[in-house]
Amino acid sequence: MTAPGLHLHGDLWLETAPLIRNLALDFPAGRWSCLLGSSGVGKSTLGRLIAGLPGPFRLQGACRSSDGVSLRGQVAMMAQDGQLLPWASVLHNVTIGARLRGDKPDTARARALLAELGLVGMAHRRPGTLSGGQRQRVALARTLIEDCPVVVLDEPFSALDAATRLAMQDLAARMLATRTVVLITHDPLEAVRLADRAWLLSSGGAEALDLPATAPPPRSYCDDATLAMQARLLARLQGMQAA
Ligand SMILES: Nc1ncnc2c1ncn2[C@@H]1O[C@H](COP(=O)(O)OP(=O)(O)OP(=O)(O)O)[C@@H](O)[C@H]1O
Repeated sequence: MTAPGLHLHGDLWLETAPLIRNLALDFPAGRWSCLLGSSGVGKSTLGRLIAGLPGPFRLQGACRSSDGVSLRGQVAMMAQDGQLLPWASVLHNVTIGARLRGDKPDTARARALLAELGLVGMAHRRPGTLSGGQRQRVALARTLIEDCPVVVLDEPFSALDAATRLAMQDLAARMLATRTVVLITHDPLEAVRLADRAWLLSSGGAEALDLPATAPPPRSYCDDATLAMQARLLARLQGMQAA
């Protein structure tokens, strides 16, 4: 699968007020980029806009793919709260996209994904009977099964314990290696392990910080290059808060 890159420019508006001005963002094809910035700055809103989801926001500008093909139907998004259907089983939740399109759900693939995500034996449980981290993995399975060239992940690993988080980062990096991924995260280590570029958002715009690719993602969490980059990113985020 050849994933397109994305270019987005303009002002992001929420209802009647500007949320982020002067955006000029590039998301390189087949790479992970991340969006960082303080709580409430507009990361999820931007993610929803890229995914073509509805909401009280609009872009005064444009969001285009590098190949000129419409992004409609090419973007899958994992929302921050997972947005699972509480009355449906895990398996039903994972295959909901196919069901809504009237396609035959690929339950074998759904079960294989659930197994890879450590959710064996949970296919028939309801979301309300799962832990927050388990629900997050169900939402990730639902995103991965869509097999889209562009994927937006909104804080996908935030509810996981540290060891599971590392394992899920590794898995997602492997499964989405050829996709154009927009990762929304508050975790500088996650950004440095997975992304090649960080966009630091503020109400005045977005600043790019390239994360030197010392190795392909997922990068080791403990090598010197990763730790140094993590410290640099943290310092930039701290500087932005102080500004
Ligand atoms: N449906 C909505 N209606 C009105 N305002 C909204 C809606 N969703 C979000 N907002 C507001 O838009 C702004 C940006 O929210 P958004 O969720 O995009 O921020 P964020 O950077 O992702 O925050 P966080 O890091 O806390 O998840 C916030 O001020 C929020 O209150």
